[in-house]
Amino acid sequence: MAKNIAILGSTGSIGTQTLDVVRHVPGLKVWGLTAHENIDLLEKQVVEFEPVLVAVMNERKAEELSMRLSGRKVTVLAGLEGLVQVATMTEIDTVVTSVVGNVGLKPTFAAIQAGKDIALANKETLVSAGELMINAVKQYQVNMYPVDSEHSAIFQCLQGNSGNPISRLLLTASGGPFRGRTQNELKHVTAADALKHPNWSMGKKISIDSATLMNKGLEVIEAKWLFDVELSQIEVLVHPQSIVHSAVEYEDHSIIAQLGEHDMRVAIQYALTYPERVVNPYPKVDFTVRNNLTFEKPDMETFRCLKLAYQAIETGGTMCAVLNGANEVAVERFLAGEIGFLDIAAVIERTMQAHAVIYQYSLEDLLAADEWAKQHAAQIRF
Ligand SMILES: NC(=O)C1=CN([C@@H]2O[C@H](COP(=O)(O)OP(=O)(O)OC[C@H]3O[C@@H](n4cnc5c(N)ncnc54)[C@H](OP(=O)(O)O)[C@@H]3O)[C@@H](O)[C@H]2O)C=CC1
Ligand SMILES: CC(=O)[C@@H](O)[C@H](O)COP(=O)(O)O
Ligand SMILES: [Mn+2]
Repeated sequence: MAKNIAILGSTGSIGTQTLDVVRHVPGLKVWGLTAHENIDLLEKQVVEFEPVLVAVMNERKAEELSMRLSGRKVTVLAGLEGLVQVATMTEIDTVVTSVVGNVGLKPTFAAIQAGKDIALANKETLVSAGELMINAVKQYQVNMYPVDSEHSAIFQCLQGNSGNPISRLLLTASGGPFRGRTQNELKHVTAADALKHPNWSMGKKISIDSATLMNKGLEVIEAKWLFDVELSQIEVLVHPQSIVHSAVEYEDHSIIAQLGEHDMRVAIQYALTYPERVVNPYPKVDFTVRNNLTFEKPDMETFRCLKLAYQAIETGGTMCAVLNGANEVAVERFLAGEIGFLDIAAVIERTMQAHAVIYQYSLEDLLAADEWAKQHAAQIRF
């Protein structure tokens, strides 16, 4: 298997794990990398993987990296246009979208329009622009392979079953670090508490999303678009051990699940080597150790973000872009200590209530809705 890839967000949790997959899988070649501002790590990655093009969102940091790499055969670009150029390089087959947030929207669309396959980690883009993105995937005849562990699991459970209608998708959720707590107990939790995910080591934004259950809300929307199912066919199932990564129930009531340890490299690797399964040194499940797998219903009254996500996708139009934009700002404000944990849902709810939905929309309308939501969410006071 030979594949040429670019990684948007190579310095993050998914980006660095993707590079580890590249170290283990013969035939994967890195042509392009991007970062926001961590040029120390990006410089090391350039030395090890020798891409021909890199882009840094922060223009001053891009200039600095360009000077540091002046003796090497690599071009350093700056800003969002730089990310777009990396995502559309002639030489590449696949773009791994592992930036965080809606900033990935333009580069991902550009990559699809340039005929590149997408290994999608950056779920916020599919939440904001799912319908347009799936239409573009069809129009440009590219593939979108899920990286998110639950969606990779579902994708794996669908193999060999084309033509068999899905009865239900069982989307598992860890429940986050605050599973079982009451609203009263959540009033004064800190960012440090919320960042302690029970199972996964991830970037800050998704860790907070897991704590609020917004991550599961985003994943419900992501699943709807990726697998073309009705909302009523997606069941969120809290599974605190996160060993069953998700499952598909067919019409004969057989359930096929995908299981594994907490290691995103398996899902990343499958997105890059599909349909092949390639040998690797990652941890294996030992059922004599993982011998207590439990399941329960999510508490949507306490963790209101999941409910808001359902409301947004039921409303449709530009509302999912608003949900996502408001959430991005609310999470930043919580991490900065500006608002409390429970205020995250309140900021999103108030922003959604103030939004005039557009039902016939373009990509520009979605970008404008995202921008509006971010500004609105930033000025809400308690
Ligand atoms: N981590 C995980 O296990 C999982 C993550 N995901 C999804 O994958 C995506 C990435 O998550 P994760 O790796 O945890 O995030 P991280 O915060 O660890 O990494 C984010 C990456 O994006 C770059 N970045 C951040 N902001 C910008 C910006 N404004 N412009 C350009 N680049 C930017 C960062 O650069 P820099 O380092 O320079 O700041 C970094 O390379 C998210 O959408 C998340 O929901 C999905 C499933 C699991
Ligand atoms: C690893 C991964 O895919 C994350 O999205 C993870 O699932 C988050 O865990 P939660 O189930 O707590 O949201
Ligand atoms: Mn996930």
